[in-house]
Amino acid sequence: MSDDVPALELDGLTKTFNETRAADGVSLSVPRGAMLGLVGPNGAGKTTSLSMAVGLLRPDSGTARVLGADVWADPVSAKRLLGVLPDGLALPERLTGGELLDYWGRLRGLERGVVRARAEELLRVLELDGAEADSVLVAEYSTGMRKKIGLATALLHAPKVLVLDEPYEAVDPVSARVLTAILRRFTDGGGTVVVSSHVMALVEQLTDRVAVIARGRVLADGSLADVRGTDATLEDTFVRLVGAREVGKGELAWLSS
Ligand SMILES: Nc1ncnc2c1ncn2[C@@H]1O[C@H](COP(=O)(O)OP(=O)(O)OP(=O)(O)O)[C@@H](O)[C@H]1O
Repeated sequence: MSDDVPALELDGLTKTFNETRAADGVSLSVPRGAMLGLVGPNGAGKTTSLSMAVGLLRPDSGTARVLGADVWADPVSAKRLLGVLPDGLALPERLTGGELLDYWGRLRGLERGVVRARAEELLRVLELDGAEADSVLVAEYSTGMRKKIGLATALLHAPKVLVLDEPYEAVDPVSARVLTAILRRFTDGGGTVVVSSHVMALVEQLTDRVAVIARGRVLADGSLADVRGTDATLEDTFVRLVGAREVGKGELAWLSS
């Protein structure tokens, strides 16, 4: 494969739900080894775009390619290369974390010994291990623990491209550091990461590229420095591109009466 094939290439992805154009010609090219932050206000179309990018939601039009493999025309190749943490991941609830990874690894066609060794390591690094954890069902996990076990399922088959929808949401600061270390190691090894987040400071600290999306369209895309331009912070850029909403003096007056 030639070196200039992008890790992820979205071209004109469009999706309409009833009257709502959730994604309106979303195009993005993410080079190999990059860490891209996808940011945008609530309802901007981030989850819709990422779901189409990884083969979870069929676009009305447009294409998505992972290292050249078309996600919809050649899903087996594309999904082998992809590790995905979707929004609201539905997990088998009546399994422990270890059982879930075992099941997931077998579904991925990995050998039992490989699955066991990787699962043990992932559970330990993500602090989901221990005697008690061996008997705790995923149904009983906290929101942050669900994120972490979801991340473990995304990593288990050693993908080349990670697409993570809000991976830091509800994760405690210690686990967030672990997650950052994992993602950095992944890109240092040549892997590519796309993360969506609402936390601008985190995106600024973590990523080297950023894409801003609003009303289903990509408003800016490029290196962090280029997108930020002369703005002091990414938050300033975000507000400038997306528009600020002030709370007027007369609004919610009843709260302070
Ligand atoms: N399954 C669906 N049916 C109908 N409308 C939908 C559906 N999924 C998303 N939408 C609409 O599409 C738009 C984009 O939603 P999406 O979830 O992609 O935004 P988002 O940027 O991920 O938002 P958030 O930051 O709040 O998670 C919203 O207006 C949403 O209401």
